[in-house]
Amino acid sequence: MYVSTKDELLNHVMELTKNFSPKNMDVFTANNISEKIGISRNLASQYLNELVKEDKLLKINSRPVYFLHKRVIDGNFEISIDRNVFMSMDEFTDQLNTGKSELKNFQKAVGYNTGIAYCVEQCKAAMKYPPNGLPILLTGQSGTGKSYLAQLMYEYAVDEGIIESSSPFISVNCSEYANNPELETANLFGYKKGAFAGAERDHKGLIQSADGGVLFLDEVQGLSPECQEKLFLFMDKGIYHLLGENSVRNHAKVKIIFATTKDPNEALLRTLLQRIPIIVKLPALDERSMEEKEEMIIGFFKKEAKRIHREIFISNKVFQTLMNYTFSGNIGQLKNCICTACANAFLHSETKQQTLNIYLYHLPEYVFPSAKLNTDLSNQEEKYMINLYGVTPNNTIDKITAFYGSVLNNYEDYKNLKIDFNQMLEIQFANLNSYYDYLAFEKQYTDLKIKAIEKVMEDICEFVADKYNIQLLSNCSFIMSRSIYTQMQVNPEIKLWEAKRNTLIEELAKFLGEKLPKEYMVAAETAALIKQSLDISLSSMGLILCLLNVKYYNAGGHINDLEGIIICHGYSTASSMASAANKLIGQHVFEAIDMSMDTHTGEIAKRLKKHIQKFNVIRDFILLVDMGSLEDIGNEMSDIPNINIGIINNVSTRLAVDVGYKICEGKDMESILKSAGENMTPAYKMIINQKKEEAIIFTSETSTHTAEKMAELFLSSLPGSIPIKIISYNNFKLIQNSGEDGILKKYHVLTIIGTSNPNIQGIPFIALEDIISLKEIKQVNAFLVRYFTQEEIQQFNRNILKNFSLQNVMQYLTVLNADKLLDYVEEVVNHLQQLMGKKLSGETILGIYVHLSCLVERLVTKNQLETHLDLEGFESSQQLFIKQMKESFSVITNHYGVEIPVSEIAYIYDYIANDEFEK
Ligand SMILES: Nc1ncnc2c1ncn2[C@@H]1O[C@H](COP(=O)(O)OP(=O)(O)OP(=O)(O)O)[C@@H](O)[C@H]1O
Repeated sequence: MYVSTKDELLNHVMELTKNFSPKNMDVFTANNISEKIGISRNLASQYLNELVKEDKLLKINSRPVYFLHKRVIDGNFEISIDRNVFMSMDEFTDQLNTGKSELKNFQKAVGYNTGIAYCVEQCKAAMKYPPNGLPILLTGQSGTGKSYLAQLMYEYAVDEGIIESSSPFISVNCSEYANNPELETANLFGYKKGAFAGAERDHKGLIQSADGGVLFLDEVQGLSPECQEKLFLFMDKGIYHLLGENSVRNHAKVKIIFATTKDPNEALLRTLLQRIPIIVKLPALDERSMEEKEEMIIGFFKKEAKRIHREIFISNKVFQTLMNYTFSGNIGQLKNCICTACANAFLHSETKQQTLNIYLYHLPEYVFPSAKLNTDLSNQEEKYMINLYGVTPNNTIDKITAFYGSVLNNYEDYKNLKIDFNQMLEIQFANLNSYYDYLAFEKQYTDLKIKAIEKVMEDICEFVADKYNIQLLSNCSFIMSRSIYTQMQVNPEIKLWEAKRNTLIEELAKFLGEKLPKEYMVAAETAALIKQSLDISLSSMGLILCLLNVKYYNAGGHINDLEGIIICHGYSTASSMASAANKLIGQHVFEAIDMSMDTHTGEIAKRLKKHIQKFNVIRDFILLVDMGSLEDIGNEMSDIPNINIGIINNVSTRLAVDVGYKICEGKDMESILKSAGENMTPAYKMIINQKKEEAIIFTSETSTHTAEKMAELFLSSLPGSIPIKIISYNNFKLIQNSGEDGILKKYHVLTIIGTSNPNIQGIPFIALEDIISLKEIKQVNAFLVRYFTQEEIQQFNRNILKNFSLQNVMQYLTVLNADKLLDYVEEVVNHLQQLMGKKLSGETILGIYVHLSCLVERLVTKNQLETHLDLEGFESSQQLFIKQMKESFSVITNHYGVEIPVSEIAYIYDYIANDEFEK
């Protein structure tokens, strides 16, 4: 084969670069290279500079000038250098250091902050949990990364200083011992000389070898029952015996990671399984997003490129085939497949070649049938060959920062007078749209959490839209939840990015707040609701997005910037008037403040101020009060700057409706006050008698996600589709808003099914355990007879029995070991009943079972959610119950090391109080 001088020169530099060392740079000068190739220095210089332009070589403009092979440097340092010329050696080494990927522990795993983020979180919890971590079981099909994750958990523990860097990581494949329990016990626990035939000397076991470190027991289903029993004794007390020496207790501190490809209930003895609080299920490769699959394919090819010191190109066809093939052996098989392809290609390539092309026929045979017919013959070879380093991975963090960056750049252009405010907004909207295209079409979401967030966001958007008379179309909540979720996935990185630009971001937020005060007000309230409902704090950048979103969807539209507040004496006079007015207007215009008869104006003013400051936004108010004396409130409020308050006396529902309509029309405060006394005819008719869609609501006090799971189980039990909407909904909201909740206005709710009764008048409630026991299934059947035959209804009941077993429901509710958790929870509830000297109803007990189980999980994974409104009052008035609850909970405290917070005790107290109330 003919090799040109220029190619020869390139080959030579490539070989030299493979042994690159900054201490030995002389070999990379044009002089040296020309001598070695045997051409003039001038010609060598010309070729070298051409190769720099062609992106093949790097040039360092030091004295003398050096030339290096770009791809070899990229491969060796695992970086992707994006330029070819450096001004000095320092600049070049800086690039090597900064560009070098310093991936630590879990960051090495593809999807660590996306598809397997929750798994990684649980793995971290298992390593970090004081005092000695928690045992963990990794499950998942073969090749999903269980061993890999175990290794990374060990690295994490070392990096975090949880264990010494010299601590051991011992990995055992338990299936090796199948059928030989004695050998297995001996190997695991060690033995004394003479313990069995052939035991010629003392032998230390794997537990001792792993002391201070990590023991990874892979294929744990291969462990004999005897050995499993010994193991859980060790897990309980940290004590074990050598085989043949039962009297001596040995101690070891070992973090144990179990793994199995089997169903945990089949793989392990119940007793052992009960001692493993964290069970992690790794997703199959097909459940990973396309982005992650792409990252894996490119990453595995890069590894091969590094191994063989060649630049690898893969045909587009190879890439597409790998993307589309279902690898039953998951990531492991994909990796092997790539390795085989490279080996096949390598075998048939020239030794001197610096590149390696991978074509379809290099792939193993089993992948072939998945290749698709391609009738497009216009492709030229270079077009369909993919350069690994040319592929920019579809990186979430890059996408977000690129978008955020463009928002900030755009603002700077405005500051530098390059564009005016309207142009700035237009560009921001265009940015917003292309980012949304990415979120909606390009990014794949495999995690179920996104659905839970979407559901809550729908409610929030509906509430805010209602309140401010604005449009937040359903795709707005869809896109916002994706935006929030995507940010959560890369939270640490995005926080860092934002922190570096904090001043500019804050400046932009303030600027937009001044320019678009109404949109800012809506965004701030949305952010407050997101915090309250999802416990997610939007960053300033998140707030800016939200604000732009509101502006985008409501460009030119009117936003209510007046808030109506009705204040009346009486237990619920103001609330009922406000809710009636809101209902008639069809929007949430009025808030209400109920006052007991003897409340004085000072106190009312205090509550008003609290309300105003709640969302930290400035809005003008119209107060509708019931007595002349309340008109003085205005004087008490004079210390709140920038707020105008209008007060109307002698409020009635009719007056409120009139004022409310005017607020919605965007009338100014003065004209509203003026016309307040006039005669008005509110448009009652169009709002009443609306034909509403029928719905069944699922609700749970634990989380919307849980309610959604129940709704899913219910839906999957139905023998066919029905025109009744099955909705999962926030229980706390239902209780708080009672019959006035938006969802009840929107739908004709047939029944509410859930773990606790929100006590909505006129709507029957069916407790979850009555579904589980089929006790109240007749009520549900009554709604279905319109749509199903008797036979289908019987089938439905059989499905319910199967799908809603307590076990099954629990599996959905918690990631901890459900059986074990239930045992403990049962103990807690029994103990509590004894201490209180009361017997709770089956319904309450079941509710507490479900609630406590979820609580333990949240506490273990540090995901506290609930809050109780009046904690101080509760703490002082219910000391006895708090003590009793803590005492009964101690069994869980001892086992999982978690304390029950007072807010949770308050919740259970309310729950039990409801139980008594009902009887
Ligand atoms: N998230 C990941 N990112 C990159 N590579 C991964 C990832 N997960 C697994 N791998 C790679 O896939 C291969 C298979 O993983 P691993 O051996 O850990 O799977 P496994 O679940 O333990 O399989 P088995 O059950 O068959 O033992 C390993 O080479 C590992 O490096």
